[in-house]
Amino acid sequence: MKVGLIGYGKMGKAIENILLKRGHEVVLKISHTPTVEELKGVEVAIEFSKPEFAYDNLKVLLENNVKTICGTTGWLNKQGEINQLTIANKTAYIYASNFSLGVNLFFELNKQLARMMNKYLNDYKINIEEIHHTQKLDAPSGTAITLAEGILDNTNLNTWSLDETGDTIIPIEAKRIENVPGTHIIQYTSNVDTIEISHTAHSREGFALGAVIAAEWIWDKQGIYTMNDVLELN
Ligand SMILES: NC(=O)c1ccc[n+]([C@@H]2O[C@H](COP(=O)([O-])OP(=O)(O)OC[C@H]3O[C@@H](n4cnc5c(N)ncnc54)[C@H](O)[C@@H]3O)[C@@H](O)[C@H]2O)c1
Ligand SMILES: O=C(O)C1=N[C@H](C(=O)O)CCC1
Repeated sequence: MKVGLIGYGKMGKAIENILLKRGHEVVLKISHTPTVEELKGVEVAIEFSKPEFAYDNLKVLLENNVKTICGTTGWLNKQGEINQLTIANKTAYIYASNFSLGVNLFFELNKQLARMMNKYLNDYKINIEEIHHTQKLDAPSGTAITLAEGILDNTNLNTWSLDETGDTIIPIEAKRIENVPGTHIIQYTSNVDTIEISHTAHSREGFALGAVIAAEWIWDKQGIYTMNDVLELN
């Protein structure tokens, strides 16, 4: 597979290592919005940049029919437009707030627990905590937002918030601590006990491997997909 890396920072470099180990070719690695000329020969692009650049990068990629994997978080208000561009240009696109197998299993566990807890939310108060390294630009993490959405879809709770509290709000606490690759904790606390599930990444390798597996999977496809399609979860 001939891959273009759009965003060659911590994740771009971790993804390159895995691509090379799996026998793929990195034909482009850049930290700017690609030009049409640069995209010649790129079969699949993997975009991990910064929240403010993701939309422009994705627009150029999809308008030039480059199949695209996007892991950049913190820009999702424009996801609808990107989905439309994917369809209009008959290309292929996967976004995931977290590409690791472990977190995608954790997403399913979270939904299942939320379904069970829904009728006990008078007794148990929920909260989400996420911890990441100090260079992280967005808060809460994309993963924490996906976890909150999984809970909202399966309970009578109304919304999530970083600063507001209330009976129908899921509070999210975002902590920044040096060198933490990514930890997510969900707690249901009553007067007598706490039920807790958590996922702790030990490095960026799981995110990077998941992004490469998604690129290998999308290579011969057209349409908008998720990691549930790639990993055949539910
Ligand atoms: N989905 C996931 O599994 C997952 C995992 C880890 C990180 N992330 C997200 O991926 C993004 C990148 O994370 P990182 O740790 O590699 O960050 P990073 O800061 O190490 O790397 C970002 C890179 O983008 C480059 N860049 C700047 N302007 C650009 C532009 N216009 N176009 C392309 N690249 C540009 C920067 O120079 C930098 O090298 C963040 O949004 C982060 O939240 C997602
Ligand atoms: O390091 C980051 O930045 C991460 N971002 C993603 C998120 O926002 O959830 C995934 C975990 C690591």
